[in-house]
Amino acid sequence: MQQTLTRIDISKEYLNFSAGHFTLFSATERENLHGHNFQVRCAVTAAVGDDGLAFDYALLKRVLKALCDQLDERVLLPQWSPYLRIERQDGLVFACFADERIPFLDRDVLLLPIRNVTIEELAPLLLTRLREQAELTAQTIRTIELGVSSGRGQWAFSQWESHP
Ligand SMILES: Nc1nc2c(c(=O)[nH]1)N=C([C@H](O)[C@H](O)COP(=O)(O)OP(=O)(O)OP(=O)(O)O)CN2
Repeated sequence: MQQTLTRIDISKEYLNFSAGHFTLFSATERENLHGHNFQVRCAVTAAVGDDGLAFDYALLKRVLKALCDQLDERVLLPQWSPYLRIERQDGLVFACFADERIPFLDRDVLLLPIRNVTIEELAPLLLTRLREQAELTAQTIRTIELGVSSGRGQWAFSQWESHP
């Protein structure tokens, strides 16, 4: 029997992270280093129990906030870019791009398992990390849609659906 699913949409102002990055457009073109207040939102569909509760969405907010905090106040660098190589030397991290060797202090950098620091790479990364949270997987969640925005009016969304 097809169960009714209800969508719970979490879009809290505090689900954000301030980070530096530069988008890589080719092997020779990139943006200058700059930052955004990236915003995160997440909607899930779940079955509602006989008690009128799908699950305590405070759990989802807690996990999303922790994911944002992991990226907050760092310069984000992609580990899997075809155009960028990462080198470490004497406590520094070098982003090697074309003929540039851009130095950062280790404490200021966060390497991410993505190909480019774009919203379309950040959204699936955060969705994957969200799904790794055991406390959430135990819930009756059927679909997840996670969005990342680099500014007003520009979002990327990544989706997941459970296959019973
Ligand atoms: N497909 C993508 N294209 C671009 C991305 C991206 O993540 N995915 N990101 C960038 C840059 O990071 C750029 O800084 C994005 O910000 P921007 O468009 O400048 O944001 P604004 O809010 O300033 O936009 P306005 O239209 O100027 O208000 C570029 N491309």
